[in-house]
This record gives sequence, structure tokens and C-alpha cells, in this order.
Amino acid sequence: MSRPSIKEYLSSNPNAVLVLDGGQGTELENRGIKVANPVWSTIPFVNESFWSDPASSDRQIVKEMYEDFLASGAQALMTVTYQASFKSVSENTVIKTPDAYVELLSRIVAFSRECIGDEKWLVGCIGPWGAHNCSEFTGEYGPEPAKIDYLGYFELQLSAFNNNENLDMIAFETIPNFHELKAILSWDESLISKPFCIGLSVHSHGKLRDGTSLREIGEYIKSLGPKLNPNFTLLGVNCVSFDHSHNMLKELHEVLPDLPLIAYPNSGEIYDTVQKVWTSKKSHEVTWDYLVKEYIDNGARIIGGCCRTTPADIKTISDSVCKHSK
Ligand SMILES: C[S+](C)CC[C@H](N)C(=O)O
Ligand SMILES: N[C@@H](CCS)C(=O)O
Ligand SMILES: [Zn+2]
Repeated sequence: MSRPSIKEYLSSNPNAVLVLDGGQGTELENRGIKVANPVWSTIPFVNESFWSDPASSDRQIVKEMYEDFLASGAQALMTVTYQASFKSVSENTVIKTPDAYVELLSRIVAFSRECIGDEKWLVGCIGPWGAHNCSEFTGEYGPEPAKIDYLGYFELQLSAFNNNENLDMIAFETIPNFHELKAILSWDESLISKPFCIGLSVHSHGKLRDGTSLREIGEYIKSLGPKLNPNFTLLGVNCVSFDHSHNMLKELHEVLPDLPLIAYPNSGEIYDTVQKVWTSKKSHEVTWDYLVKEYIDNGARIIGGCCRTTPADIKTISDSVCKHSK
């Protein structure tokens, strides 16, 4: 393998800041793939022609998307598996069995690795429990969120990613509910056996979508002490309001000053979960350059973009990372 472990790289290069790619799902949508369906951005891969037809246009589109993110300066790139839980896939596609599902994930990871080459880090993306019913921007997980079987929901995707050497890190993304976060943080090395990060889904007013304060989350993580899985590598925010994201990072950094952070906000648009479209009201009171500096000043070690951010945004981020990191 020609690349170092991402966790070791971050710890032995304490001033390095890595650039992550942008919102793959919405970027695929920009390029003509219809992602408004129950498995969202994973849709191109569930069609057998993606694998059997070398001239498949979807195959070309995914390849070109990765090429453009790489050309923009991304050093860590994500698999397009946000809504690829076994539940979402088996209930909504022709892929029904655990074996066929694990084979699908293995094909996606191998294809993504082929697209990005051996030098870059590949991050296995896992969306939250709430992705399957579109509650990732509300955190409303029903009357008994503590009783949801989170492990049962994530287990197959997680073990497939743990066992895949093409993946350098696992990212739990857009986590909106404190019970879900606590469940993930309770899993030891036998359940998450490679470096992992967690992106929180935070309201623009600065609380987790379910109302928990970031301070309480930070205090909870501190209270876990040595019980924390040593593979837990970064905490941060993703798919949050562009204009408010730096305040969230600041609050996390204040309570967890030694923990590497990750930040990748969305474009500032709002997702309509019924129509599955983004409102076009993009609000940018600040610039990427301002945000990148604020993120770095507040402990960010990986910076990128989430939904509706494009290769052009990643190029801007990459330039600002060069300018502001030491
Ligand atoms: C806009 S993405 C982050 C989420 C997609 C949503 N779970 C849906 O199914 O429409
Ligand atoms: N990283 C995901 C979206 C998370 S909200 C994707 O773009 O597919
Ligand atoms: Zn997003």
C-alpha cells in the first residue's frame, strides 16, 4: 500500500489538514443521475448494467466525478454508500440477501478505489439510521430512540467495511440523535476495527438536531475516557449550515481541545424531504476562505464539502487549506 494509515498520518503530522471531497450524491445528480429514490446516491450501483456494461454511462459519470474531485485537490474521498444500509437496499432494490448485499458493497469499494488510485485515502461512508426515513435533518427518531437496534441496522455495512482493505477509514455521517451517537461510541474494536470519524447533523442554532447541546456531547465523550474505542479518530459536523458551521466547530473544540475535528458543511441550501429536492436559496454570509481559517483555528484536520458542494468548492477549500495550514 503506497499510503500511510490516515490516523497515523494525522498524528505524526500535527499541522497537516486534509481535503475531503464534496457532496457525491448531489454531484451525481448534477451530472444526470436521478438520486431521488429510497437508496438515494447508491442507485447507480444497484443496476447490474453498471457492472456488466463497460460502456455504462452511469459508470462513466461516477468515474468522472472522482476525477474532478481529485483534480480539485481532494486527498480523501468517500464511497457513495450513504443510503446503502442493508435495510434500505434489501427493502427497495432487487438485492435481497446478506451475501448479495456484501458483494454489492465490495464491488462499490473496489470500483471507488480503482477510480481514485492507490495514493489517496478512501473513506467508507455510512449514513445515519435516520437516512432510511429521512429524519437526519430533524433527529426525530420516534417515541423510544434509546430502544432502536442501531447495531442491527449498521452491522452488515460496518462489518463489510471493517473487512475491506481498500478502505482507510469509516465515516458515520449526518448523525442527528444523541442515542444513536452513544450507541456508535459504545462499539469496541471488535465492531469498528479501523479508524472512524463521526459527522454530527447540527441545527443552525448550534444544537444537535434532537436538541442536545454540543457541550453535553463533548462532556459525554470525555466521560468515556479509556472506554472509547481507540479507532475513534475525528468528530465533527457535516451537511450543516454553511454560514453557521464554524460556530459548531468552535464549541466542539472548546470542550474537546485535543480531539481532531472534521468539518464539511453543505452549500447552505435546505433539503425538502418530501420532494427530495434542495431549495435554491443559497445563503453565503461568509466565504470558504473565512470558514477554512476558522475551522483550522478550531482543531479541524479534515475539511471538505457535503451536499450541493461541487469540485469548484473543493478547489477553493484546497487553496484555502494551503494558505492557512502551517
Ligand atoms: C440529502 S441526503 C443527505 C439525504 C437523503 C434522504 N435521506 C432521502 O432519502 O431523501
Ligand atoms: N456524503 C453523502 C451525503 C451526506 S449528507 C453523499 O454525498 O453521498
Ligand atoms: Zn450532505
